[in-house]
Amino acid sequence: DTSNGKIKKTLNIAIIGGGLVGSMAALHLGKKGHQIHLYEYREDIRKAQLAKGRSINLSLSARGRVALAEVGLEEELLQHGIPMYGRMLHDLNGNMTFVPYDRNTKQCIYSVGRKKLNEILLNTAEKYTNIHFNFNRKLISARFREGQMEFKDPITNELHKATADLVIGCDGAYSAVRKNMLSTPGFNFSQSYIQHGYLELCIPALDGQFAMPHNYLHIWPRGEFMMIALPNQDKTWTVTLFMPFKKFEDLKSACDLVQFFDENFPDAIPLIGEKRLISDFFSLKPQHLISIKCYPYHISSKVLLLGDAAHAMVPFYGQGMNAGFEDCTILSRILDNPNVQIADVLKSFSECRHQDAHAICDLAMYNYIEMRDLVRTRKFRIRKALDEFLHKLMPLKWIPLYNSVTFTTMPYRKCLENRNWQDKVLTRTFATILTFTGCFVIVYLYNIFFALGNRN
Ligand SMILES: Cc1cc2nc3c(=O)[nH]c(=O)nc-3n(C[C@H](O)[C@H](O)[C@H](O)COP(=O)(O)OP(=O)(O)OC[C@H]3O[C@@H](n4cnc5c(N)ncnc54)[C@H](O)[C@@H]3O)c2cc1C
Ligand SMILES: COc1ccc2c(c1)CN(c1nc(C(=O)N(C)c3cc(Cl)c(F)cc3C(=O)O)c(Cl)s1)C2
Repeated sequence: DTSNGKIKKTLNIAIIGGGLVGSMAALHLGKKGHQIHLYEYREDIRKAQLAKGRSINLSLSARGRVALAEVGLEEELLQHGIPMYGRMLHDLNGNMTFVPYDRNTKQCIYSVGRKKLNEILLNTAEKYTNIHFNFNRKLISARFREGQMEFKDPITNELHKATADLVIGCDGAYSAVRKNMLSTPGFNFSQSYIQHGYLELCIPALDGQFAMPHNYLHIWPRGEFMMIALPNQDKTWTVTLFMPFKKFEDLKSACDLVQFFDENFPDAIPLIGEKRLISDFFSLKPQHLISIKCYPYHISSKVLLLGDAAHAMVPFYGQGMNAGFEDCTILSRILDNPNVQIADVLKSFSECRHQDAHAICDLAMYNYIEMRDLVRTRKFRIRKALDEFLHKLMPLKWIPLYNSVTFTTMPYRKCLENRNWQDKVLTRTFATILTFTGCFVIVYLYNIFFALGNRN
């Protein structure tokens, strides 16, 4: 039993939330032989129609792939994913500029469908006799110290009770498990909504083919707002428009909308289709984007938060799901230590993971602020060229930030430290060059005037 904190052979673990991270956690823990009871608020998404208004596809990169490989699903997912070798930037005249993720290694990230990914994770988990699904179960209250939970069936309104040795909250940014932890002394929490909202549009297939070159992440960077498009398996594109809510409100009529697109995204109108643009835009409300930090992620040996429930971030790095999947990898590795007490497992997870999670939340927020300059201005291009040159010169010493976050499993906090070190080196080098140039110019001018004086 866990009374003395020793892990008994198998734990009775309740996972709250059957989204991407909950189903990934069920696989990582189920694989170790624990009894897993997964409780999901919604119905079985494998039977449901696609939920409109959610980010329908996502970018899968290195960290997410490691978690998938751990449960033997990496290859299957890459089959269902579409490789993207870089950004395709759209300017105001409809010209496209390709900016590769990595000129040398042709590295790529994958566009994967959220529903497909969730289905594959659930189907795989279902094969484990020690993993049990409970759909239509919304956690409404809990006494975690006693391991007691109460659920409501949103369809029948019936109440259901359950107990567990350990409760793992994978119930997303608005987590009920985290809400319940707020009253625990020492539990720190902060959240911030950003001014931008997002809304999904769709670029249909054109004669059964992709309407744009499809091995790229398409971006329309327009300073204060932007659009991004990821390809889907069915040759359509999911386009996400990010804009301040104020701007969404200003677009009141179809005419306002078409004029706005004509001014800012002229090439997107024929791709989306004017009729579909108008109907999609006005049929959905722009969604909010929230950034959440908390610490610790656990309470003694009874509760742990993973994924967005622990560290929701704004999507401007495409890392939310990848970070949540990496949570599962890290928890699994800590659990592999023999004779480790569950209370110590949760404690060390919180200690090492919160710094990484806070770092990627800050990096994503930084990208949101820099977004107007992101991948567009000369500053970004110069820095990118410099990064590539120095990375080629010292491949192990100089790893550019974007590459380390997306294409390595370097701890996020190390990626951030690296970046700060690089900024310092570049600032100092630039200052030194400026000083030398300045001295040179002064001496040069002095000589000219001196020579001139002599001649007269
Ligand atoms: C616009 C946008 C674009 C994004 N793009 C990317 C990207 O390109 N790459 C990337 O890696 N990430 C991306 N993300 C982030 C990614 O979507 C999230 O990080 C990821 O979905 C988090 O998974 P999760 O399982 O922790 O939470 P969720 O996906 O939110 O799942 C939570 C689950 O818990 C259930 N639940 C909630 N409350 C309860 C309750 N009380 N009881 C029982 N069940 C409950 C919900 O029904 C849901 O199924 C993006 C996010 C947005 C908004
Ligand atoms: C489904 O909705 C969404 C919404 C936002 C994103 C994604 C999917 C996937 N995203 C990725 N971002 C990076 C990245 O590192 N940066 C710095 C970028 C950041 C922005 Cl905002 C951008 F537009 C391009 C890049 C880029 O470099 O391509 C990746 Cl690499 S993937 C953002």
